[in-house]
Amino acid sequence: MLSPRFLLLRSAVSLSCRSFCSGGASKPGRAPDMIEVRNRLREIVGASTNWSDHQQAMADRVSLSSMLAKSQQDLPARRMKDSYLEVHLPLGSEPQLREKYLTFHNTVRFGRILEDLDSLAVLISYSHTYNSALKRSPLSIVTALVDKIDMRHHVIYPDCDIKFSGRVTWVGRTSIEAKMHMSQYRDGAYAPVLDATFVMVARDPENKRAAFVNPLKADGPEEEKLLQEGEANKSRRVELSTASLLKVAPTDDERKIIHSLFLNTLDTNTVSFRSRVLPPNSVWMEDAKLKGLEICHPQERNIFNRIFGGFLMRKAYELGWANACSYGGCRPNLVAVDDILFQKPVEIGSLLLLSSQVCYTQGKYIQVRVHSEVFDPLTRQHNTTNVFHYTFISDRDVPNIIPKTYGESMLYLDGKRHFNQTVEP
Ligand SMILES: CCCCCCCCCC(=O)SCCNC(=O)CCNC(=O)[C@H](O)C(C)(C)COP(=O)(O)OP(=O)(O)OC[C@H]1O[C@@H](n2cnc3c(N)ncnc32)[C@H](O)[C@@H]1OP(=O)(O)O
Repeated sequence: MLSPRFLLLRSAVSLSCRSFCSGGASKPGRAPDMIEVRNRLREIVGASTNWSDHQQAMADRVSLSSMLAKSQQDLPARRMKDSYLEVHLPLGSEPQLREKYLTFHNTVRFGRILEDLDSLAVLISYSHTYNSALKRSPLSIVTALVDKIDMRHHVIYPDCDIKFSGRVTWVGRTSIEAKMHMSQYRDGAYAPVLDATFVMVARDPENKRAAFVNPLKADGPEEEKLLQEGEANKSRRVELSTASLLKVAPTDDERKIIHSLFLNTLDTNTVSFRSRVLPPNSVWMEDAKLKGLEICHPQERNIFNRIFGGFLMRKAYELGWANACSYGGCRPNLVAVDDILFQKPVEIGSLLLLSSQVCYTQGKYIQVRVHSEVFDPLTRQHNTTNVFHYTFISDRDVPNIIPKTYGESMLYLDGKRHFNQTVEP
């Protein structure tokens, strides 16, 4: 008999997903795994399995444009339970799968978990927008933002089964908020590991223009609360982007912090603005960078023939982790991920430059920002595609990071803002 942890909570959605992708159906009575999730996604959009067929697959999708709703009111409202999904990652029971997830230190590669969360968020969004009258979805659903990932348990064990669950908790006109949870089976029960909130955006079949998504109806006070939180999240995002240090000056308090850091680095012998001295137990920001390059091969493509967002998150996470590790001098644990912005799609064949910077420190905490940009070697143009923010904790106090230039001071303040948002004072 199957153990209860293998049993799928059968919602209308998991069934609807199954009829969406008959070929990728999961075994009866068992939650789908990540391979099935990705196979379903390929079927939902009609993605090519071979790169040589990708142009034909994209051309086939163009004809689906006529299936798009002209307005959101034309689409039936959905409940949260309609998009509820559970997915199983059998690390405990399938040792061959474990290899893909294993770190040298016998923990789970968090970058792989980011990939899984991304795929799940997309399938949840397709479940919300499912139309039984259509064989394929005309929507191209992409990841716009990883709003937040809160770690509730720092260690993920490589030999225990994992369960993901999630559903749509808020929708705009063309955007969808999906909340997901991950738990791990230990000592006879599933214990929470992390909570994640992603924002997905629906686009037309060619991924060129925004497309409407089904409205969402709350069922009962708990769902009402989730909807209100989604609305508040949207307002918070707008506020944050308006107050971005790339647009407006820092607040009075922030200016005082920067000035005090500056005064701390003045050379008392020369009393000059130009000669700067690194205070004890500190590191200049310019000495806390780590860079990497990825050549974006077809293997890493998503269902829309762009680079898979989860792959970008994994690469950025691993670079950020290595930087935090080198900075703190020991292996750090992840505390939170927040505000990962997918500004532009990354095309297959791109040269992707990743640059990580320790931008804020406090006690044992290390805040790392990873910036990614595509570089066109022919025109020599650089274009930012993503910005990632990770908060790590070391097992000992780390040196203070000190900005030298005005630009670095803004990175420091931005890092502090992210830190304060993710870690309770
Ligand atoms: C093969 C197996 C793999 C299976 C896995 C499949 C996974 C597929 C998922 C992916 O991998 S996607 C790849 C990673 N993501 C991207 O490449 C997206 C890159 N970014 C973009 O293309 C654009 O920035 C984006 C489409 C997200 C937004 O474009 P615009 O800024 O022009 O959007 P627009 O102004 O038209 O706004 C559309 C909606 O997006 C919302 N929006 C835009 N940026 C946002 C943001 N940063 N945060 C929250 N919401 C945002 C905006 O509020 C609005 O919502 P509402 O209509 O509901 O009001």
